[in-house]
Amino acid sequence: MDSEAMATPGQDYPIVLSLAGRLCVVVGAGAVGRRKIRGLLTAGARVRVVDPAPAALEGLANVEVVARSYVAADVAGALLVFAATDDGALNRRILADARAGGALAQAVDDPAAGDFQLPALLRRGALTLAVSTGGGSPALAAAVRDLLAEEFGPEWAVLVEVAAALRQKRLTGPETTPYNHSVLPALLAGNLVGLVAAGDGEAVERLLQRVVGEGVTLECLGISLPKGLK
Ligand SMILES: C[C@@]1(CC(=O)O)c2cc3[nH]c(cc4nc(cc5[nH]c(cc(n2)[C@H]1CCC(=O)O)[C@@](C)(CC(=O)O)[C@@H]5CCC(=O)O)C(CC(=O)O)=C4CCC(=O)O)c(CCC(=O)O)c3CC(=O)O
Ligand SMILES: NC(=O)C1=CN([C@@H]2O[C@H](COP(=O)(O)OP(=O)(O)OC[C@H]3O[C@@H](n4cnc5c(N)ncnc54)[C@H](O)[C@@H]3O)[C@@H](O)[C@H]2O)C=CC1
Repeated sequence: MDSEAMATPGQDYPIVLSLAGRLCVVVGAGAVGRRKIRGLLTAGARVRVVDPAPAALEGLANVEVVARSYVAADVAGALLVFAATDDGALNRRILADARAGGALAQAVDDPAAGDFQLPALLRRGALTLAVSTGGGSPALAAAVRDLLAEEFGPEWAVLVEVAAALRQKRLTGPETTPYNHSVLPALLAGNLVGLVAAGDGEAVERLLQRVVGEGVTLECLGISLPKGLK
């Protein structure tokens, strides 16, 4: 495969895909293939798994298990294909078949050959932090993610809910971008993060009312604050 096709550092194209109901194929259900399968299922994808010995996958919702050796037809109609076998030459063939059918594909043993890589993920509700080293060091990507996890605690899931609710309520609408740009920094400067983490609903509401306007309550935003997240 043409390794010059690999993106130069910083020149790849991060994207947030919606995979609900879309067919993704994982060939090879070893330790690595199973990690890919878990991520795909979390995103609601329909997953076809091809492996002659697919341990403990039968009966999983949204998983079609094809318990035999790979054939080219297995990747037909897929949006994403993961060549995750322990056979490098086979992975290369899967990659070529997948691309011929219009799928985006990766070979887990050869980052340079494929179309995309997966980042290490930190999820806080609707907030997703994704860390990539462009294939340089997956272990470093995971370590950076773990550092971010200390800074961005579970309170950030609530933060995103509050920010999205304010936007949806048209208290800050798309037509008032400058307003959005000033309201959120003011809420953060007012320690919204700390107040949410402490579960201090009254202080959160005082801040909302000072920054956003009288009458803005957590209830009217549809938010119930978890008690003391830290
Ligand atoms: C290119 C890429 C392709 C892709 O899979 O997308 C790829 C490729 C390879 N990974 C290898 C090894 C390891 N990968 C992990 C873990 C993860 N690997 C992930 C991504 C990626 N791995 C993509 C690049 C991402 C980037 O560069 O930032 C993560 C972030 C996301 C995920 O997979 O979901 C996930 C974090 C899990 C988490 O969330 O904690 C660990 C650590 C562990 O297992 O604990 C090790 C062992 C330690 C080490 O080697 O660093 C090897 C060598 C295999 C060998 O030598 O046999 C190759 C092949 C090669 O480099 O040639
Ligand atoms: N991308 C990543 O994050 C990582 C990649 N790797 C690389 O990934 C590869 C796989 O690693 P593991 O999952 O640990 O190996 P593994 O040996 O646990 O799994 C390989 C799977 O491929 C299946 N397989 C073999 N031939 C097949 C065929 N013809 N059709 C369908 N399935 C077939 C096997 O039955 C097995 O279940 C290795 O080459 C390793 O170098 C390793 C660690 C991390």
